[in-house]
Amino acid sequence: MVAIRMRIGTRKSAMALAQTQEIARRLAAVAPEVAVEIVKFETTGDTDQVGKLLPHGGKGGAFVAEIRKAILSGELQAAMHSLKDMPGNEDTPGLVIGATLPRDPPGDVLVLRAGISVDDLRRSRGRGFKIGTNAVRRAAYARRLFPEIEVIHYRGAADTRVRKLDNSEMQRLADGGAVGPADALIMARSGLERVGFASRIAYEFSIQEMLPAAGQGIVAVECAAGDWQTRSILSRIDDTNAHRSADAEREVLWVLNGHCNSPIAGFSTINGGEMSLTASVLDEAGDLFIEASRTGPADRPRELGRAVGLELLDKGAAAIIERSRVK
Ligand SMILES: NCc1[nH]cc(CCC(=O)O)c1CC(=O)O
Repeated sequence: MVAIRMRIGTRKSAMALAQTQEIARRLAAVAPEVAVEIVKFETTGDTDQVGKLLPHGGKGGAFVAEIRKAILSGELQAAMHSLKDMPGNEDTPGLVIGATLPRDPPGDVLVLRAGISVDDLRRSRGRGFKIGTNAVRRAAYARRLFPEIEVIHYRGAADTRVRKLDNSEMQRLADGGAVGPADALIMARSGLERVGFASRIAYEFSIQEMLPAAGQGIVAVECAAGDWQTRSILSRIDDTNAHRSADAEREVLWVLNGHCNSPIAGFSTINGGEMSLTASVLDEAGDLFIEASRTGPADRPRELGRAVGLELLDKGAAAIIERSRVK
């Protein structure tokens, strides 16, 4: 058998590599003729551990742009992305999502430094505690749950963040200052588990308490739209339900013109032939909150996403999104 080479690009964090290895394992099981090579990229978003993500063109710009260029130039056949990090308000001409892996647990969890408990946070309503996150969505939900908590800017790969928490490290800021040390972090359960820190989950937020980001827990494989061979191979590892959820949740981002750090959450579930989708838009203070929820046929996810997105717009979402843009 003639081997087909497939070079898959990825960031080089522990989490990204674990996700790419999972893609390679799944390909090995169904496409033995494919020889996968994992190509590691150091992206701007990883080198700069201080600034907010916006100067790099946002989350999407920072983590995705350099790897995408390499697919378009033919240097790579595919790229691994956390779907949650892919910009939802713009297409990249010439690229498509060739596969989505089955969704991992989609929720967010609390990681605590030694010596404090979830009860401490609850009893105090967060007063006197610092919680680290860079996500407007997480900050907003955290303030709903712990109204007096101080939210601090926090950067780094999943494993780095836990290490910084344990070592009581300060988080440096772009203006030369520093914040911290953090008492708690909010992180994606799936990301934490992928880097081997499942034992550090102090509390798992329910989906109602903290609606996940659109696409959270889904690994996407991107490839060139015209590379039919790669698309055909990737289709063998595509998980239909995860792909439908991806389509529905990302349609909400599309309708709302959700930018890189939009305070938008979106999560769908599939039950037989039916899909339910809930999405919300929050302001960072946590006191403005718009939610919409609908059910529709699971094989028409974009229509459902569109309906939910338009309902959010009807309820005033645009003003909140624009306010979060100018920061
Ligand atoms: N922003 C970084 C990022 N991108 C994807 C995940 C893991 C969860 C996922 O795959 O959705 C994480 C870590 C986190 O949010 O804690």
